[in-house]
Amino acid sequence: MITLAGVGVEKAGRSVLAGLDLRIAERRVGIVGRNGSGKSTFARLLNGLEKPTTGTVTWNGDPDGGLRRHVGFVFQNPEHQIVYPIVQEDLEFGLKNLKLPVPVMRERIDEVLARLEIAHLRDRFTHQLSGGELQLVALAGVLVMKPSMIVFDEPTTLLDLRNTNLLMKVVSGLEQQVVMVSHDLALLREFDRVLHFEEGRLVGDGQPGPIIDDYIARSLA
Ligand SMILES: Nc1ncnc2c1ncn2[C@@H]1O[C@H](COP(=O)(O)OP(=O)(O)OP(=O)(O)O)[C@@H](O)[C@H]1O
Repeated sequence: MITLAGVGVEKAGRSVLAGLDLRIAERRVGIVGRNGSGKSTFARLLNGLEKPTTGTVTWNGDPDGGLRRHVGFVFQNPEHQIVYPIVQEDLEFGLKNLKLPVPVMRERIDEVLARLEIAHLRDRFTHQLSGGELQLVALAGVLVMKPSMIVFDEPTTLLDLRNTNLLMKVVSGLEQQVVMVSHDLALLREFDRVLHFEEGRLVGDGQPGPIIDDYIARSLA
């Protein structure tokens, strides 16, 4: 479980996030807010990509190291996380660091490629893939690592309707905790909890129905 205590983030002398004290224990947590409200910064705090200026972000109380190991991150733009020229090599990259035996590595990769229905992409050059295919490969790279939590920052931006549906089916079947920044409010209504950010502050936190209705009302005001 992730705990944020007294967390604030400043950038270029400006407060981007402030006054965050919360625990994330639910299985499906959505994040909403206007452009620039601090959603991505919050998401990045959860796996240590972003460091708080004040306060702490901890995984089960572990002050260092825990976040990177336990929390996977799926970027809005998959080009930010794909490193190797061939899909299979890219999927092996993180697993090699775990020093897993080769058959275990292969088995994990096969299982994830099948689950995402992208086994046919295994030997393709990553630079030749479409935006949607690349997004699914990026997700595969996170899933093979079997993190305890997966943070998604607007994962469907590049996907067509079919792949959006596929991604959502995959997400709903994940055994892991999921935190997702999304503008797809219908999707987030199915979640267990929604956080609403406005100008770097948490202005709503609770059941999706009332939080999303309030977000819509404020956006239209
Ligand atoms: N390196 C930086 N230096 C200065 N300001 C920054 C920096 N990175 C982000 N910001 C500012 O912090 C604020 C929050 O940014 P963030 O990307 O977290 O918002 P967001 O809610 O995810 O926005 P969007 O929906 O547009 O992706 C924005 O005003 C942004 O301009």
